[in-house]
Amino acid sequence: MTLPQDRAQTIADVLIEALPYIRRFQGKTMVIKYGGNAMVDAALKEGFARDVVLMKLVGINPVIVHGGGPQIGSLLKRLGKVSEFVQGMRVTDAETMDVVEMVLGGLVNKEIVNFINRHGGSAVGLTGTDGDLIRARKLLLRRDAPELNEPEIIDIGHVGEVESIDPSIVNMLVNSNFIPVIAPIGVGADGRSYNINADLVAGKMAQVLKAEKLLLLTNIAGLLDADGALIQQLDVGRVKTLIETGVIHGGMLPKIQCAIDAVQSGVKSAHIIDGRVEHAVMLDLFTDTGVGTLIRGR
Ligand SMILES: Nc1ncnc2c1ncn2[C@@H]1O[C@H](COP(=O)(O)OP(=O)(O)O)[C@@H](O)[C@H]1O
Ligand SMILES: CC(=O)N[C@@H](CCC(=O)OP(=O)(O)O)C(=O)O
Repeated sequence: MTLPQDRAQTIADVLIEALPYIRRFQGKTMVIKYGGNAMVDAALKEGFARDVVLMKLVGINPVIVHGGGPQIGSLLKRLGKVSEFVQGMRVTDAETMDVVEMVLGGLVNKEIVNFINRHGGSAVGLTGTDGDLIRARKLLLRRDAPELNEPEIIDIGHVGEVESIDPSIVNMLVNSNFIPVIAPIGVGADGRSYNINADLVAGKMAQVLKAEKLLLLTNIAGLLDADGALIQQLDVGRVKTLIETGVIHGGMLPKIQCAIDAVQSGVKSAHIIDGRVEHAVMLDLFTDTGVGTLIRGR
């Protein structure tokens, strides 16, 4: 079978465009946060798995950190529990923590591992407990308000922040050609499990692994300004105002915070990209057209 000339040219153009990126990123680590909202559609999940396998085959080391907020919410709903969020974090009582462990460490983690493996990769699923990967401490939120003399401290239960990451198990897997798939559950000094926002885990993982890029896949085009227009490149100095004026709120708060922390700690760039676009990862990495919002270090 021969290809029509224009199609053959397109294929050649695409491969040639990808070549410098493949060369530049060979041997580099990319941490990809795969958001629960970006994994609701079967075709998107297949596309994501293919992108990750392709990355590995061309010599890039993808490390996946996944979310699963909507999936946790739907099981809680079936159990008759309503979730409340404060500053983008799920209030997590003991019963909710059990559900979080079951959904993130079980259902969601194994589904992603399975998708990648069925598309020719070798993925291994972990939670922060495996190999003592993620040490957590309890997260206490602060609320500053003009009417308060001092910040209010809000306790939201079994919610953690990353205290430290021991990347030994991840490095061992990457060096043996596996693709680590990590659920954002940390273990405290008291041996208890903590529910950690997946963006925060991805950001810290990227820092500790000295990743080239942090890719945050989500369910929106990227960071939007007050008029709803896409901010293609974020000036970090603008963020405080965007938060104070409520333009950045909810789930976008931890995303922006972790992206800024990552680039200020040595990760070359962070990208908030639209996981609803098929092959968003491949388009972001291997083409001249950037997608979503780019955040660079100073
Ligand atoms: N300025 C903003 N730009 C884009 N999205 C925003 C902004 N502020 C808040 N959001 C919300 O953040 C959501 C993404 O966060 P989240 O739902 O937690 O996604 P994920 O599951 O991918 O982590 C968007 O769908 C949007 O509703
Ligand atoms: C503390 C906290 O909010 N944890 C999140 C963990 C999952 C997550 O982050 O999922 P997404 O990336 O899909 O939002 C939660 O319980 O929903």
